[in-house]
Amino acid sequence: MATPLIQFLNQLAAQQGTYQYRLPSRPDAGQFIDQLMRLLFPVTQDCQSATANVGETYQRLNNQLLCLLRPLQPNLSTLPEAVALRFFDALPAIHADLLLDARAIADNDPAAISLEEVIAVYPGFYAIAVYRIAHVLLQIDVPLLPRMLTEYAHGHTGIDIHPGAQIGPSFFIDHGTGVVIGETTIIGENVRVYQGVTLGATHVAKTLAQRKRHPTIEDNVIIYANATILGGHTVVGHDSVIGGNVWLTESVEPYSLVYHQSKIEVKPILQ
Ligand SMILES: CC(=O)OC[C@H](N)C(=O)O
Repeated sequence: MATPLIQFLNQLAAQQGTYQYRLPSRPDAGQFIDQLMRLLFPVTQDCQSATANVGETYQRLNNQLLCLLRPLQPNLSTLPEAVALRFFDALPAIHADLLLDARAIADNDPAAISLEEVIAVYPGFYAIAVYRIAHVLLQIDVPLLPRMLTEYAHGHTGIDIHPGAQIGPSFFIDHGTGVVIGETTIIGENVRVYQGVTLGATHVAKTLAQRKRHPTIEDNVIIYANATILGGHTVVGHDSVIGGNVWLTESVEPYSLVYHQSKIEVKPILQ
């Protein structure tokens, strides 16, 4: 006779058919993204690398993507094969965008030694790369997988970029831990953000889904550490600088310098 535990586990197994979505596994999603990154940017080398030619690697990645898409098939508008074809067609454009991001980091961070270092090491670059890949999948109407990919990168970097955000070229996230970029954020060209920056919503309510809840950041803006910029109507005008720890829920004109005026006091400790 089945024990209560086995009965419970049987009930769980029976529920499988009642879920609206079937998802690929997180390890499969992670493996796909990391192998794709190695194909796009072959700057690192495994100690025990199995040498595969480019054609074989592409075939393997194509199969991996099809494997990720198959559980989602009832929720896809076309066949997984057609989705994969469209995704791989977009790869040269994704690569070109990512080179611009890497170049922006290498050119603007005095701590960066080379483009290769940025590509191999920088969490900001990795998070942007996964975001750009996920954003393309979202544009071809793939549900859920884009979010799985950006959350995989979030787990590795502490940088949370929603795949629905719109981010222009030459985007630079330095250090990155704690950065949050919400779903309806729009970011122009050549924007730089530091750790802890939140581009978020002023109100969080389910009724606001599909509405613009997150800010617009125009070209050439720099946002320093831990600044919080909230609201769908909030626009940071181009060429502005937002100082560390600023809390901003209103738009600012182009060329604004926004910072806290209050000074901290430093006194000697009486001994
Ligand atoms: C980044 C952020 O504001 O998140 C809050 C909520 N998840 C939303 O998307 O509105």
